[in-house]
Amino acid sequence: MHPNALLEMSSELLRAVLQLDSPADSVVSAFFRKHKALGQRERHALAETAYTVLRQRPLLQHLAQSGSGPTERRLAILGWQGNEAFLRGALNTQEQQWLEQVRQIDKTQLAPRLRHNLPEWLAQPLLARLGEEQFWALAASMNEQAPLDLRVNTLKAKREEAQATLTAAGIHAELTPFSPLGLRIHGKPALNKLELFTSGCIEVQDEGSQLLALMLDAKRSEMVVDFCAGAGGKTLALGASMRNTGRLYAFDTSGHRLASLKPRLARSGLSNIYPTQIAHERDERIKRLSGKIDRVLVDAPCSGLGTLRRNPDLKWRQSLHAVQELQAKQTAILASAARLLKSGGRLVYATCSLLDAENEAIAEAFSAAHPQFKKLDAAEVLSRAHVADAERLVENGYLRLWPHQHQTDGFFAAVWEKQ
Ligand SMILES: C[S@@+](CC[C@H](N)C(=O)[O-])C[C@H]1O[C@@H](n2cnc3c(N)ncnc32)[C@H](O)[C@@H]1O
Repeated sequence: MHPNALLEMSSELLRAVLQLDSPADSVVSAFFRKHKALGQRERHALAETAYTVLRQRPLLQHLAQSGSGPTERRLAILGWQGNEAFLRGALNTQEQQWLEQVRQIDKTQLAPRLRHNLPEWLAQPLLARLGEEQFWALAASMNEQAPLDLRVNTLKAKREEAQATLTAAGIHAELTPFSPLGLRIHGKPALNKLELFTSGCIEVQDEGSQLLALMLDAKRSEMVVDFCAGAGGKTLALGASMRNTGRLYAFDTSGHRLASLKPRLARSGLSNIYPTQIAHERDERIKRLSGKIDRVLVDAPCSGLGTLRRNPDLKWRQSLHAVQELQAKQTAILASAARLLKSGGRLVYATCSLLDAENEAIAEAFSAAHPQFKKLDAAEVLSRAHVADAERLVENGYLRLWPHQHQTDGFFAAVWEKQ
């Protein structure tokens, strides 16, 4: 394709993504379905350029003011993630000069909001919590690409065997530092045609998500509920931890999300999982199971702000008001889910949010309102689950993962035992 035609396509994709009315990954997928002839490298350049502009939107919009021509074209030039020579081939003389001038600007002298690239309502609580140094490290880490983590399905393979099979296929994978089940790949090799993947020996799952599932410590022959199972990332990990015995209910209000669990379930070899769509957290089916369950995971609906490396659009699509609405939902779901537990049962509340409002605040309020639930120390729970360096992952007895410290998405988890 002619360089200018690709740059024009990049502007078109940016125009759609920057509407921010639906998730960027679905806008990008829909764009590629419409433009089937695009090659692998072209897709990569278009997607990464769109993601770079989303990550650095305030900075790039500020810098784009000085240029001429359509705004999206200027943003695509500034955020371009394809071949540099290719970009040069697309630019006219005036644009080339402008790009040179912009590249000369010392970005370290710009206003803070143009350097952290976060909305103020999000930057403020993070800065207050973390202090200057950690805050800037976090902001930088969230503009990086996340590595690709895999969880080895221990029903079918051992971690070192899976690593060796990947090496034989030319894919370098390291052992994840904390999860005993994880492998980490840098870059984005296609995995879905590998036999290792199609036979269910590996699943794509961030190391942080693996740790959340490990914290439930689901055992053989138990009755377990994954209350907000979604597409079942954690369900599959829990089913394997139960060695394909007992009963694992995968609840979710979204039938569409539960439907995506089906092919993953088929690959995994698990037959102890019961996907069940519920109307809401007080559904009759839940009432019938009250007091009968050994372990409950609440992977609550949340702002997703811990996943900004993968979903940078969320910082522009979320708001303080949305977070407040989520808090009410999280509180209600956690209270309902807790009713399922037998005495001696374990409850885990988790989110992929960075905000205290969706994490500690919800957990503390739950503890205060439910004295029969005793908080367990997350470091002890993690150590017992063979997680290395567990102390490094815990603040005030809660699991607290940060992209800049742990190279995982941002996660929170609280654990209780019902007395
Ligand atoms: C963070 S996602 C779950 C991700 C999933 N556990 C995984 O590992 O892939 C939260 C899920 O909660 C579901 N949800 C929202 N409201 C709910 C409710 N009242 N009861 C149960 N699930 C709910 C959403 O449909 C969404 O799938």
